[in-house]
Amino acid sequence: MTMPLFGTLCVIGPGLIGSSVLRRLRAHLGLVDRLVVADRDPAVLERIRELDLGDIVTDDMQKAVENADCVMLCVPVGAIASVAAGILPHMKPGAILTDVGSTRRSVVEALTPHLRDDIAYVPAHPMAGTEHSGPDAGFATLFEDRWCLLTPSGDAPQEAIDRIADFWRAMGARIRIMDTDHHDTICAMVSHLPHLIAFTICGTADTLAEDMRAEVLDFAASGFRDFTRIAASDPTMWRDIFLNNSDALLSVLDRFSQDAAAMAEAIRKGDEKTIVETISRGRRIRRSLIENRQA
Ligand SMILES: NC(=O)C1=CN([C@@H]2O[C@H](COP(=O)(O)OP(=O)(O)OC[C@H]3O[C@@H](n4cnc5c(N)ncnc54)[C@H](O)[C@@H]3O)[C@@H](O)[C@H]2O)C=CC1
Ligand SMILES: O=C(O)C(=O)Cc1ccc(O)cc1
Repeated sequence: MTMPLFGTLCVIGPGLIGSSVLRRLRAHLGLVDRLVVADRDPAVLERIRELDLGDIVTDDMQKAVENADCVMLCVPVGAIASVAAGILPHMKPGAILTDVGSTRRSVVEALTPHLRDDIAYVPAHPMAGTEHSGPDAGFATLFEDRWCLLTPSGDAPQEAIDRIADFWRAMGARIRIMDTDHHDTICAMVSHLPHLIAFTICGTADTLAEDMRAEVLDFAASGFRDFTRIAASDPTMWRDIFLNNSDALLSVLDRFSQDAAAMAEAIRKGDEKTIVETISRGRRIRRSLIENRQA
């Protein structure tokens, strides 16, 4: 019999990520003894009850956390610090606080003043998701073979870090531990900038003249369609990510703009060598991802 990782786990914000965690726990019995699920939205709570994803399902955040050995915040980045501030005084001594937020530095800065010495805070960001949100969007295999990036502070006890790492391994993920700023730069590059580009390119297509726009959509090839998938993501979540990772995002956006300008210049000058080199580089990256089974 497996030893449970946590007696009671409380998931706050059971949307795409939170409900995927809950589904996995329901599918792999024994990892957690009791699941407490909380959200501020009654419709979300109703769905969680219908899906039978929680043993206790409530809108009372303070009651939800009081017996929990681990509290996992799965709310949008902009809400993490305020939800943490509300629940921290009610958590039991020795419990672990974690979150799955897509950005780190500003969240940690806003949350740290509310932390207690007897609560370990171990943020963990699963690099897995889709463009869909809400409790119906989740699935138990979402995290399989995906990275989960842990960014514990220097004060976090090793035992709590190990627990959270074991938890995400049980979700099917691979673990990497890194510091906050490194996390934010990497995510700005591989996740936040691509989303910014996808939202923008769809906006650009949309502002074409009305007759052109119909054609843009009618004849959209798979490249444009791939952008529209990403661009279908949740506006609140992505507003929060952009505003909370603005330094790292603006910095990679600046580099991207310079590279795009260099490509424009190569096209203008008919510089075949630069054009081919740039395309070949992209191709190499795609191939190496496929070889590593990440695409
Ligand atoms: N969607 C994705 O692909 C990924 C998202 N993340 C991060 O995970 C977190 C959750 O994202 P999703 O599951 O996609 O979001 P979601 O929109 O599917 O679910 C968020 C849930 O939080 C609840 N909520 C919002 N504000 C709240 C508050 N103040 N108090 C209590 N509940 C509140 C909402 O009612 C909703 O049920 C975000 O921080 C996001 O950055 C991390 C990896 C991937
Ligand atoms: O749907 C996609 O393409 C994603 O990139 C999902 C995603 C969104 C946010 C994250 O912090 C991590 C992964």
